Amino acid sequence: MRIAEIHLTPVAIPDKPLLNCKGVHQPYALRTVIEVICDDGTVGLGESYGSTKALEGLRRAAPALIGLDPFHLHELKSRVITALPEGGGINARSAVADHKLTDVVASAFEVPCLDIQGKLLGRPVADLLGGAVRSSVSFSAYLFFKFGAHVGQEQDTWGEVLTPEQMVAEARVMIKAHGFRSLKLKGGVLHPDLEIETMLKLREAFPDHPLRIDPNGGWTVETAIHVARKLESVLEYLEDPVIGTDAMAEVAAATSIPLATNMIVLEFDQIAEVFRKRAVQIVLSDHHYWGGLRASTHLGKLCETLGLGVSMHSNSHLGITLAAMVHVAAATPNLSYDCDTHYPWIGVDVIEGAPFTFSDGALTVPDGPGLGVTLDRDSLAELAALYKQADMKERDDTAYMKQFDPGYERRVPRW
Ligand SMILES: O=C([O-])C(=O)C[C@H](O)[C@@H](O)C(=O)[O-]
Repeated sequence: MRIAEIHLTPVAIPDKPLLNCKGVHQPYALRTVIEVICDDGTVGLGESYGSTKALEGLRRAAPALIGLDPFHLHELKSRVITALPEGGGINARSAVADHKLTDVVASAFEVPCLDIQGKLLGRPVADLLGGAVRSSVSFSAYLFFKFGAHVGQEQDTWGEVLTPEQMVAEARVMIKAHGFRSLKLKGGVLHPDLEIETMLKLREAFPDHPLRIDPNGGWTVETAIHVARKLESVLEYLEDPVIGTDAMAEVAAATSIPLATNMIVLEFDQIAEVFRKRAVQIVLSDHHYWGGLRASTHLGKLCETLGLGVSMHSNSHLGITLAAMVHVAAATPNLSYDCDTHYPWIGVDVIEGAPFTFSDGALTVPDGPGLGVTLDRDSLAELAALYKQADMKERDDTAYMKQFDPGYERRVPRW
């Protein structure tokens, strides 16, 4: 059995004007839906980034995978590396962190191959990763400050969230709708003292929910230490308060709050240094750039060996990615915290049937063959048409922010 065809469909997913330290989410998040079809008709699904460089890489590597046995995942990786000899990263505008193109592309095609393997064997993908050690996977509510509306559009149902009180209200809506049991705030947006106040108000309103804040490296070391001191007994972890291993190590030395990252550890060869320098206590995995689902379980094992915690990062995504995240999280024995997901902010999907529904903030691990999701072709066509119409082909939160505030500049660190 061999891979006979590969279809790549870039899609644009309507998104909300969510704020981060780089700016604001544009009206659409870009993704690529991947279909790998074998000569016996078995189809494997995957989902990856939709930015120009990622899409180009996927398009250039796809022909090299025709004829590949979908069980030969080492061969998949080496064919991807041969097809993309210049390597490089995927982010056209990355100032601080980038993801290796070859890992992104190999991962994008590994997931559909695992989906195919699962379908052939009649086993869920989690079984191919060592088996599920939990029947459901818990996620945290991903809280964002936000504008009430996109440029030229009407206010969305969430409305404006720019104060600590409005953030508590947002958290209430998230918890009521999905039952989340932990809360993550995307920080680096307001003055740090206002974000401290927000965390304290969240603590007061939700005394039993573990809390975390992630300013995406938007703080100076001094600011990060100030915030950590004020939130010492409040946070379960502090995510990427600053950029750079030495800066993270300085903050880590000044607080008892564990530091998590998805910005300074993006590849296996970065782990030794952060471990030696005690810069990070929790690594947030993400199969899209760690090299796939199997590589993510290897990361879990490595973290276990080093005594580091492990959990999962997310970016705006659809249900195919969510299914993959659930399978790999289920098969990561030492997953130490609730995973991130942007899914509740995205009201559409390309999977058939009902969208994923969280119960008490968790998703049941699918037990059918493969990933357990199938494509809804009408929805795929709709989102593909949106991609074609959209005048954006690259994520640029800073450029879009300038439409709200012409004087806005990207600063790293911001506060
Ligand atoms: O922790 C992170 O780096 C993220 O979650 C990346 C995302 O792009 C997030 O910053 C966002 O959606 O604005």
